[in-house]
Amino acid sequence: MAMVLQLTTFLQQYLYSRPDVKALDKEHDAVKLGIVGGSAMINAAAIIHPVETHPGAKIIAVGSRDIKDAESVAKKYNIPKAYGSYEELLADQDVEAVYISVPNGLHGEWAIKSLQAGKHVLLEKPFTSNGPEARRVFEEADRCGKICLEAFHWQFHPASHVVKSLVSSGKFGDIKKTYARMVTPKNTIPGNDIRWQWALGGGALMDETYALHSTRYYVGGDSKTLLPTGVKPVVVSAKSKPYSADKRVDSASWADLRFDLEDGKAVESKIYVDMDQPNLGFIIPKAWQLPAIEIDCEKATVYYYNFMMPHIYHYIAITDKITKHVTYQKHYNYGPKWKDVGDVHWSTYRYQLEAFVDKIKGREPKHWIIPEDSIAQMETIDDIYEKTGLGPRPTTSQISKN
Ligand SMILES: NC(=O)C1=CN([C@@H]2O[C@H](COP(=O)(O)OP(=O)(O)OC[C@H]3O[C@@H](n4cnc5c(N)ncnc54)[C@H](OP(=O)(O)O)[C@@H]3O)[C@@H](O)[C@H]2O)C=CC1
Ligand SMILES: O=C1OC[C@@H](O)[C@H](O)[C@H]1O
Repeated sequence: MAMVLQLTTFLQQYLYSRPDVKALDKEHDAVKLGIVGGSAMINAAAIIHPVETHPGAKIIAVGSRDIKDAESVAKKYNIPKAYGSYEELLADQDVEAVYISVPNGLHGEWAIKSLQAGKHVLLEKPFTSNGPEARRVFEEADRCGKICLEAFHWQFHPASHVVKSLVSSGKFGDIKKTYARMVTPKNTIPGNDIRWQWALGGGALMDETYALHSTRYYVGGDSKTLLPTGVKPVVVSAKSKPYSADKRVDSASWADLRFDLEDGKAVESKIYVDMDQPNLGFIIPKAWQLPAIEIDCEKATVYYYNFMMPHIYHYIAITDKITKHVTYQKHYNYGPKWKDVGDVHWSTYRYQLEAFVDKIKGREPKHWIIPEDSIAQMETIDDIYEKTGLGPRPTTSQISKN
């Protein structure tokens, strides 16, 4: 998966670095963005290239812990200002909004500081270290009158809405059960990666939080607006495989969940996340196992393959339970929410940016991850960790104080 992500990032860099794209004129009131965590691997794909194709947004500053890193990113991507600390970036009155891509455990702290500095926030997933911290971030957003969005990019893509619309339409009957997986082949994430660090909010359930998020969206999201809701499942059982170098970190987790829906019906869901998935026959990485969700309805099974990076490749397979006939769909643009907005080349991140800018500008975004959803997601992660015996992730800023 890590290799796939690198490839994806490369493709994004290639596609969105074309001279014609870079020459795009910006609107006079384009949202002025800053990056907190300037040298993060994900920045190019998640914010820098999407901004290149958005006339209503521009990146004016980048902040890193080390000024040399900030300067190098600024030079590479033609960003006017570089800062050697996040505090300096936040003190820049020209910066209206920030994209935060620091390690998970630092999300809450820097989101709160950014909101207090008067910035709107696009915050990487998972939103925070735990549920209570997620609530605090949104309380601060309310107090400061600023927007804060969890960067759950996958859910902004047209294909993700098509799947939601299919399973919510009723034409396949009720959803009975679901299975979602996200895995990374063994030895692809280096030992010093942030994903293995307990104090930085590492762990498979945290990093590969998409498996739970897709499950919650397809089972509990609103069937008319296709928006997510704050639905939370009961954690029936869960187990984790502890990381060999730090047993507090889950290298893999499995959970059995049950959604008790408002209409009295129940849906059983399984999720599997693994940052160190065993190879086939000890040798072959199961690189084809991209993030996927299977939604088993009364009359058909809907399978959404590669829901995390649908812009690179995806398919939706619908299997009729009686005839066993399988039909395939692919949706690289438009869909039930975006209508005629977008382009086949738009990534999940580009759709997400469109919504973020719309919201800042007071326009109704086509899709949104509502605060209740981010909070419910983190609370469910807490509940799963509780059940595995590892316990909820601590709030990073509190660790040294205890
Ligand atoms: N939406 C998506 O598709 C993806 C999202 N992510 C999320 O983005 C975030 C960053 O992930 P990724 O880019 O892989 O991570 P990286 O390790 O590449 O980057 C994290 C950045 O955070 C900054 N940082 C601040 N404090 C620390 C610290 N104590 N230790 C290490 N780095 C620190 C550094 O930037 P600097 O020194 O320049 O300030 C560093 O480059 C995570 O929350 C992850 O979950 C990751 C991959 C994909
Ligand atoms: O958000 C993510 O998406 C891609 C994964 O490979 C990565 O580990 C994760 O952070």
